[in-house]
Amino acid sequence: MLELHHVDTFIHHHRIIDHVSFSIEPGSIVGLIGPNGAGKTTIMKTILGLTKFTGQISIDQQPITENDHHALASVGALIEHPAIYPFLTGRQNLVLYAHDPHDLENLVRILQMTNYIDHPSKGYSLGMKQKLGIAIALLNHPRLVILDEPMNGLDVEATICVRQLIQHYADQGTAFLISSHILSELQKVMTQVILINQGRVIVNQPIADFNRLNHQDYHLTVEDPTVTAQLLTSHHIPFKRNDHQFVVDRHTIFTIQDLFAEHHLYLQELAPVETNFEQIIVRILDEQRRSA
Ligand SMILES: Nc1ncnc2c1ncn2[C@@H]1O[C@H](COP(=O)(O)OP(=O)(O)OP(=O)(O)O)[C@@H](O)[C@H]1O
Repeated sequence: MLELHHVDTFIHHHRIIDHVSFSIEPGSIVGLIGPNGAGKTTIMKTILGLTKFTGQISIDQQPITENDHHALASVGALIEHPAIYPFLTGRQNLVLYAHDPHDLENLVRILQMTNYIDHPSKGYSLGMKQKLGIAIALLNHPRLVILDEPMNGLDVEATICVRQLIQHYADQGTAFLISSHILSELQKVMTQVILINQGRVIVNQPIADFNRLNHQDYHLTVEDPTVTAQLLTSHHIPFKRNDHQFVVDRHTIFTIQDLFAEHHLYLQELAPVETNFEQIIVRILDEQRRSA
C-alpha cells in the first residue's frame, strides 16, 4: 500500500535520505529503527509531504508529490510532538479531526482518557499529550499510521494499551510505520524491520526472516556427548560444551546433521539460541561501520 522508490531528501543541500526504497503491506507493523540522526523522522516527514524529495512515493498507487497530498487523506500520524491546540480540551482537539463520534468515544475509553478529556490540554502531562496524539493519529480508521516514538512518556499500562491498540488496528488491515528506540517494545508487535543508518536502508526484512538469519548460535542436545565431542573435533567443527548440551555456529548445523545420520547418532534437539534483538542490531551496525 505504501511504496517508496529511490527517495532522496535534502535539507540545506545535505543528503539526509539516500536512495531509500521500501514498501509496506496492509496490516503490517513495520519497525523503523536506527541510531540517533539516522534519518527516521526525516523519512516519516518525507512520506507525509513535509520535506522536499526526489524519487517516488505512493499510497495505494496514488503518488504523493510536493503539491499533491490527496493520498494522505487515509494516513494518520504522530511525528515528534503531538499537534495539539493547548487552549482546547482534549475532546475539542479530537472533534477537529473526527468523522464519527463513536470512533472518538471508543478511542477515549480504550486509551483511558475519560477523566481528563474535557480539561484544557495545556494542563496535560507528557504522557497525556502523547495519548491524545496517538488518538488523533488513529481517528477515522486510517489505512496507514505513522508513529514517531509513540511510547515516549507513556506509563506501563498505557504502553500495553497502545501496543494492543496497534495490534487490533493492524488485524483489521491498518499498516503501521513506527520508529522507536525502545526495541524490546517494538519487538513485541512488529512484523517487518527496517534498519537505517546515515539515511540508507541497511536491513528490510520480515521479522521472522530477520530472526532466523541473525541467530548465530544453535543449541545441540545429544544422547552421547563424549562421542559427539570426538566427532565434532575430528571434523574441525568448533563448539562449546555444557554437559549434554553443545553450542554450535549456525553455519555448521547442516554438516552436523549429516554427520549424525552417517554415524547413526541420535540428536535430541537442535534449536536457535535466543539472541537479544538489541545485540543483533548493535552487531549489524558495527559490521556496517567496519565495512564502510
Ligand atoms: N531541519 C533540519 N535542519 C538541519 N538538519 C536536519 C534537519 N532535520 C534533520 N536534520 C538532520 O538530518 C539527520 C537525520 O535526522 P532525523 O531527525 O531524521 O534522525 P532520526 O533518525 O529521527 O534521529 P533520532 O533517533 O535522534 O530522533 C540528522 O543528521 C539531522 O541533524
